[in-house]
Amino acid sequence: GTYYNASDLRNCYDYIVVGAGNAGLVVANRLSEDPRVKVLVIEAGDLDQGEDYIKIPRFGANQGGAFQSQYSWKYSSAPQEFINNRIISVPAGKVVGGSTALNALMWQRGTKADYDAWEALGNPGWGWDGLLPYFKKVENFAAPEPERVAAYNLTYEPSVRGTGGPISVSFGAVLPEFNKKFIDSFEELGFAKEKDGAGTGDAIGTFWTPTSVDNTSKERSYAKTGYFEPAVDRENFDALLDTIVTKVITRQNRYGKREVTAVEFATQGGAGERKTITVSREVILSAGAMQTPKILQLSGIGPQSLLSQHGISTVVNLPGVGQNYQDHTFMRILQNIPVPPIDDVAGAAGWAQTPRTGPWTGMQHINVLNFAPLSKVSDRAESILTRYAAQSSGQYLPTTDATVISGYNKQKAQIIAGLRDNTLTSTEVILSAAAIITYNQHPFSRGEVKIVSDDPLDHPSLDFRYGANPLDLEIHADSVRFARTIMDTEAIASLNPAEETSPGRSVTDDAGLIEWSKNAISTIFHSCGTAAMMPLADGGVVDSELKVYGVSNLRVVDASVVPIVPGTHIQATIYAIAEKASDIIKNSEVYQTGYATSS
Ligand SMILES: Cc1cc2nc3c(=O)[nH]c(=O)nc-3n(C[C@H](O)[C@H](O)[C@H](O)COP(=O)(O)OP(=O)(O)OC[C@H]3O[C@@H](n4cnc5c(N)ncnc54)[C@H](O)[C@@H]3O)c2cc1C
Repeated sequence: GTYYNASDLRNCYDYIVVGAGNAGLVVANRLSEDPRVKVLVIEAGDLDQGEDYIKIPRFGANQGGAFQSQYSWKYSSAPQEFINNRIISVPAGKVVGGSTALNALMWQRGTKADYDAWEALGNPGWGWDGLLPYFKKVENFAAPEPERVAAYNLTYEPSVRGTGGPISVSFGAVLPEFNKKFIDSFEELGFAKEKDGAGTGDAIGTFWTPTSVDNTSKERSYAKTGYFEPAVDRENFDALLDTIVTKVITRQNRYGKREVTAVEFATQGGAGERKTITVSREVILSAGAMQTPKILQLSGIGPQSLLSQHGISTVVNLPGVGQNYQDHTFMRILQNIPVPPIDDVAGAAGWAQTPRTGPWTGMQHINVLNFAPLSKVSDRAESILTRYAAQSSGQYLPTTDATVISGYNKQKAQIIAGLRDNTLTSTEVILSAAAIITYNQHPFSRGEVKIVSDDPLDHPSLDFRYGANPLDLEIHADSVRFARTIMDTEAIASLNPAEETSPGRSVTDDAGLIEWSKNAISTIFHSCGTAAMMPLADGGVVDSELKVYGVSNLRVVDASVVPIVPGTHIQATIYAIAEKASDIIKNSEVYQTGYATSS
């Protein structure tokens, strides 16, 4: 296989995967392991050219401008009504590798309870025990060197780690001393130092985070290196790049079911011709949480009222498509800690050093994470949970379908139980030299992704509805208070931090802290949930085999299927979902025999 021009394609493929990102490349790689199975992956972006801002870990948090590059979609949110109508810019990968080419390389799993909640929502096999083999399958985990284990207490638990998998995972090559103080500060506040909190499912507490970085080359390890490059020479694996999928084409089949027959796309980044290509078995949508619901809606699969508003005839009225939009919000509480700069050998010279040990080989200051339960973050945790439990559906949009609300209520019960018994985290905290950063890990608000027209080249409306549930803003206010208790520990005080500049210590009451939060909230790039794996009666879009309800041969495999965003950075979870989905597809009758006898 190679990356073909549209004119070089086969007439028909067994499987077409839409989107060569985090999930899509896993599926395309795994399905093409059987040489008899012809797989095409279609990607809007192109191949990166090994730019520094893609491969060098130090650039992993946009230091090199990746978010503004041609490899990013550069979305903007809808005006966020509940946070002063602010418009948030939303990067997402538009390149082979998808968002794994742009992301900040942090590598963790959520808590056991995060995934067990998915299972409890009606998805057998999607709990922690069902996912752990796939979390391991993805990884090639590099055990930290004994000197560094001794110096930094870089613990890990071999029984939950994978070796030999496609994605290389290692601890940052440069671990500033300052990071240890952050661990100490949490110990003062009564937090456990977790042994491999990033891997065991006991993710509440403080730990050094691994990164998706190759331990030898010190370069980014991502879906392109792990899943695309090993597959691209297979005869039965084709990739069509710089091509926007505009919709899937369906028909009523002879069993009276709706089935996908072809995929329509626009070449040359959308500017070129519209063409279609036939599929004989299945289409897998892996275009990410913003574009997968858009493609479904453009294909007539979605909420009927939205589709008819844009002149699209409904083939499956599926109210959940684009609903349940979730993300982690983040805020930077500004202070200044005079830590020694780690740019001793900066720039290209630092990177060129061999072996690669210089400061460009790791994330600068962010190597330790804390995941705190609500009971630690907030003095009014029980009051927040009681009021959340008592809420009616008033904080949702009036147009929200009853089935979707049913799903939200079931999610709510899971989230309340996990926050109450401290098995789910409420807030992630990271300390850098310039800010203490807090992330709301289990937001109560739910947003939506909608097409704005029938033109597939228009970006969808991304409405996170941050703060739509006022309790989220209370938690944000409390997270500022919590950040201050961290700054006031002896461990941090010993670093002589300058005074907080934003919001500033004079702001202490709810009104002031909530108003500040409204102007501080931004995205931490964990968009998910918009084609949720849940029962149809609960607003779900796919079943627990990730098949779209009402269509016999269409699946979604990407961040869209996540029913509740887990309390973690989500790339490892998306890889694991896609590995599990690949096994589900490979075990299906149609993959095994080429025919489906009953659909
Ligand atoms: C800036 C940033 C930083 C992040 N940092 C971290 C981190 O440090 N740690 C972590 O764990 N997670 C992080 N994440 C989150 C994580 O990387 C993503 O949630 C995850 O990779 C999403 O996977 P996906 O398969 O759903 O989508 P993606 O990987 O985004 O893949 C979707 C693919 O589909 C393509 N596509 C979209 N529409 C179309 C279309 N119409 N036609 C053809 N192709 C299409 C896109 O171009 C893209 O390549 C970050 C994300 C971002 C954006």
